[in-house]
Amino acid sequence: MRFEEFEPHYLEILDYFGFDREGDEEAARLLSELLDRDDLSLLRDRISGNVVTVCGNAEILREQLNDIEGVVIAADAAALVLYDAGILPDVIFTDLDGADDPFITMSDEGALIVVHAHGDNKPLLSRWVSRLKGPLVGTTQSRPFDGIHNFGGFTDGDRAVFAADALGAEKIIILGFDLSDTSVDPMKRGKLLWARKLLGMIGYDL
Ligand SMILES: Nc1ncnc2c1ncn2[C@@H]1O[C@H](COP(=O)(O)OP(=O)(O)OP(=O)(O)O)[C@@H](O)[C@H]1O
Ligand SMILES: Nc1nc2c(c(=O)[nH]1)N=C(CO)CN2
Ligand SMILES: [Mg+2]
Repeated sequence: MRFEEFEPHYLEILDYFGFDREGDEEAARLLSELLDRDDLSLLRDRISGNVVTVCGNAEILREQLNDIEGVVIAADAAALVLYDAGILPDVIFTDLDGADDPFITMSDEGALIVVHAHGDNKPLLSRWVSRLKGPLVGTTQSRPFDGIHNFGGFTDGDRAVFAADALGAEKIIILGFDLSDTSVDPMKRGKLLWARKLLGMIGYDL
């Protein structure tokens, strides 16, 4: 989705959560300074024309591991669940709040990490980006610029689906999503509601 098309939704999200655009843009500039590579063409190669499975981090993921097909895309801490089960994700979408030491190992083993910058994760960007030695792509939820991309979407999971869609996946299987989860805190609930709304806009009714 072009940013001009996504921008009205982005503005609504900023308003809903009280997030600040300038903070997002500062974080994107910081990410761009921290990154010394842009592996977008590798990300496209992994996704384009392929069946992909996007794994969110709802509890149900643990019961759905046998349903995974094709290229494995993990949303943030879902990568840890997969790796514990012996599955190295091909791609991980993360704003780094779910990152833990196995992210370094997964990166070393070739997982492509799509790092998302936003106004509330600047310290995490500074802490993690230089430790990730494998392929990297940077994203922002504000206006994209040279080397920092915006495929649309908001939470790690729905951003992964937007990217798979934008980069030409043949088929997208979605596992580990429970967007009506009542066990989460109010902020997370709000984020899951937005994930549902945004995914609905591109034809995924969850
Ligand atoms: N019930 C659920 N609980 C948590 N995550 C879910 C759920 N259903 C779907 N997801 C997707 O899984 C993604 C990764 O989950 P994780 O627990 O790592 O959350 P997170 O990193 O805190 O999410 P975010 O940073 O996007 O707020 C979420 O971004 C969301 O898109
Ligand atoms: N400013 C800001 N932006 C975000 C945040 C967040 O906590 N703050 N969380 C996200 C992942 O759900 C995506 N974008
Ligand atoms: Mg996260």
